[in-house]
Amino acid sequence: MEESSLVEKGMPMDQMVQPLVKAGITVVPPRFIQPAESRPGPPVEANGSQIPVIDMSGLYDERRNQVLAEIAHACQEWGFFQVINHGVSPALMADILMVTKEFFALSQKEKEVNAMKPGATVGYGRLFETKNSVANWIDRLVMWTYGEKQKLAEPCMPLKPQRLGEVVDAYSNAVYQLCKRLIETLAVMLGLEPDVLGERLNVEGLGIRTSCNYYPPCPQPELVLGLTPHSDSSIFTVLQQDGDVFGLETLHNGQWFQVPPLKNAFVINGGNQLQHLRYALPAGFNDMTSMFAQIISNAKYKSVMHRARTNTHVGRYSFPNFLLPSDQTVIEPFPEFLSEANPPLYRSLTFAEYVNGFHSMPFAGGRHIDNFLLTRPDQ
Ligand SMILES: O=C(O)CCC(=O)C(=O)O
Ligand SMILES: [Fe+2]
Repeated sequence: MEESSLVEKGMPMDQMVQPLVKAGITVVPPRFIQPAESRPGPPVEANGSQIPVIDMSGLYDERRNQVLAEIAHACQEWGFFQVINHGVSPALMADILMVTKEFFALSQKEKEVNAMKPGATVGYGRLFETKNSVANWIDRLVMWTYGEKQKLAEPCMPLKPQRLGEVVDAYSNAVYQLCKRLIETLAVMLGLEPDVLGERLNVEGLGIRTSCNYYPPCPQPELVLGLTPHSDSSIFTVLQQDGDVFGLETLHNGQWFQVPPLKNAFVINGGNQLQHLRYALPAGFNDMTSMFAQIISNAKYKSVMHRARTNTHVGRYSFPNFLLPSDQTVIEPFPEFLSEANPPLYRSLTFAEYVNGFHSMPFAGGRHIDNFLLTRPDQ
């Protein structure tokens, strides 16, 4: 979960999930129990053709136009698609899973060397929860994995397991190359020159924050969520699912569908910045996403709510790579999407303003997005 209206805080270490499971609990503690209306219910499988699987190699041969059309359709219909032949090697994808398993297998004391500090966005801990919110059944190791400035500003690279740093480096470099190709593809889809989106988002200054997510097996999965519904504040998210454990779900026409895990594929949680929602979302954690989306594009692509469920038998790992602009990147409507009939709704702002403003907002009820409006919607 890359954003919510909750204050971003590392959780105290006595609140982590894995030690509870190790201690052999058979009933989940009350702080994890979702209210009846938010519980996951029986899973609904989206069939393969519904959440499209895009063969990225087709972008560079005679299938290009067809593949572009498939991606556009996927973004409009689902806001999600999966990619194969994406250029990140299966060996790297296996490696990140392996070192993450090794990390979570360390003793609690060893993991806590990198405990997330209050207010930090990296480290071993959980994000976006307050003492009063229902807790998610997830433990994370979050790291800046790409973007020197970002890494230096918030360094976190556990020294154990020994291979972690090396694997994460190789993995995030490959994921960044994939992000660059996706940015060019999105630009073309939006009717822009291939380089335009990259230039305006300052592609060289982009950072990747990778969250190594671990959802331990849960004795009562029907009562809890691994992650509550949210959408990511990233430009887009490149998500590696665990090979064959279901868990990710996406909201489509009011129903939650499973996003099937597919070996060696990435799920692209496409284009939060491209979503078209205007004031449809309730006040709260969606503000951040919808603001980013609208300010840049007013476009027709959807940002999608997703969540994760847990299961009784196996732990599940997932690896969202959040592609984030540098703090100085200016977020503003692209002139291509503006016209007399569609004037800019928002003033220009930097990504830092967008994030900081959001986090300094009191939680209940405020609409942070309105702070950046040029004309208020009710005027
Ligand atoms: O575990 C997953 O598949 C989803 C993770 C996610 O949405 C997140 O960390 O923001
Ligand atoms: Fe997410």
